[in-house]
Amino acid sequence: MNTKNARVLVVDDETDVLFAVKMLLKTEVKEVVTEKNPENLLSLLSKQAFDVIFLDMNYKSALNTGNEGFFWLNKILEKDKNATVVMITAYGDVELAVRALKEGATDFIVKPWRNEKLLEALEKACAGRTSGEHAGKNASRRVPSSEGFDMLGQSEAMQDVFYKIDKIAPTEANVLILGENGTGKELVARALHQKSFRAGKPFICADLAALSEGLFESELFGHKKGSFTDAKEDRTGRFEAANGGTLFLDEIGNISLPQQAKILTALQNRLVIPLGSNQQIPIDIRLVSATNVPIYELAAKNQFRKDLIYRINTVEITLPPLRERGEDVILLARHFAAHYAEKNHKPIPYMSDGALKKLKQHSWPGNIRELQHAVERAIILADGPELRPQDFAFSAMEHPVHAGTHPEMAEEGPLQLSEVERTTIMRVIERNKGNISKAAKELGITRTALYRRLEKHDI
Ligand SMILES: Nc1ncnc2c1ncn2[C@@H]1O[C@H](COP(=O)(O)OP(=O)(O)OP(=O)(O)O)[C@@H](O)[C@H]1O
Repeated sequence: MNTKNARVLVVDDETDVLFAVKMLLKTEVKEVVTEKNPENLLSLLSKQAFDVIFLDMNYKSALNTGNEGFFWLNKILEKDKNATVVMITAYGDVELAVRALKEGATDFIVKPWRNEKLLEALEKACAGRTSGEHAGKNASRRVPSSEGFDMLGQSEAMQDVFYKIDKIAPTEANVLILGENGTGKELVARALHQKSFRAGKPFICADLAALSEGLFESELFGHKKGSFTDAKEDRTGRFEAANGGTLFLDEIGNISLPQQAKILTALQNRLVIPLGSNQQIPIDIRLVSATNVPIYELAAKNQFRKDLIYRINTVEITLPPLRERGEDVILLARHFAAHYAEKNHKPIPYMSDGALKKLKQHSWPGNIRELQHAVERAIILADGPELRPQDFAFSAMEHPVHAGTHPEMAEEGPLQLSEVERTTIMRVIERNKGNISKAAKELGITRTALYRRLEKHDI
């Protein structure tokens, strides 16, 4: 189904999280309902049908076992075995999340998330509903986040990438994937796994940029019950969960020097020791890492350990930005146009010469992800069977911001003061991942003042 028509329910006991999701999804879906208390879930479901339910795995109150998510997942599926449930977890506990998938969840996302990841999960959940692959304990489950190695590219630069993937995948070499945001690094990591001898084993992804300092070790190496205040039960870390398979460390360039040291030790010793435990757990993983930061420049400034680079970059694959892929822009645009036309029950559109020219001239700072969204928007908004230049409006958020120029002002002329205030507030909240306290601090106002302004602007 089309995401725009989706009715979404989000259940989480953190008000800030609910607020952030509501703000993000407000313009993306037909309706978004948030609920703080899972006890109200069943009565909500009796009153209204939801296409996708985002369900938190851990609640501070309620049963307090750390497994409340399963309880509520089962309740939802008892009520509607076709419900589409995406689990959310603060720890991103892989073991629990995998169990949730087996028990009928459609997907899981890790808190804190990057907004585009949440939107991708939503889109995949909606796509699953279109194709009839609904949740249900006995249904044969597709795990959306592991699907879709559908990498296109005819440019010389991409032919080179495909050649490297084919050569490297069946080896045990650790691979470092370099490239700007949205160039397909995760897709390459999945392709390397799918074409490797480890394909039948787990592919585990850890978005290192999303991990706070406090969660880093427990997330990667696991912890024993009681090893810190919130450790209510033993947890398996991602290194161990990936045993036998591939571990994908995304955004590796964003971690601190002490964190780099911890990863290096695990890789050198080929074992991990969960927090609060003395037990050494041997690990057998193929490591694929990715970053969009100039990691060698960081190493030159002693901000990234050279010995870690040597460990992770047995082979490197550099993904070219979309603006350097020539006619691939058109190839990809046509591919996405066909995909989104089908998804939105529209005929596959024809692209006017003007539209093609506009697509080729744009610099695509958000790369393929930006193109994908631009085409989806164009398909939804276009009036007839043809996509015209005016159907492609490139989002101001995706334009690089040049010092001293406010993008809206440069492009749209004078603005109302209140509009500027509203946009600024939304951006700062988004930048702080919905954390109101941090956003208020960055804006230089109190939380109460920020809440007042949110109300004023109806955000
Ligand atoms: N060559 C390609 N052909 C088709 N789709 C692609 C291609 N490359 C990327 N995509 C799509 O573009 C989106 C972004 O890709 P992906 O998440 O792999 O990028 P990334 O470089 O890992 O991004 P980030 O740095 O933000 O994590 C995904 O929806 C992916 O399926």
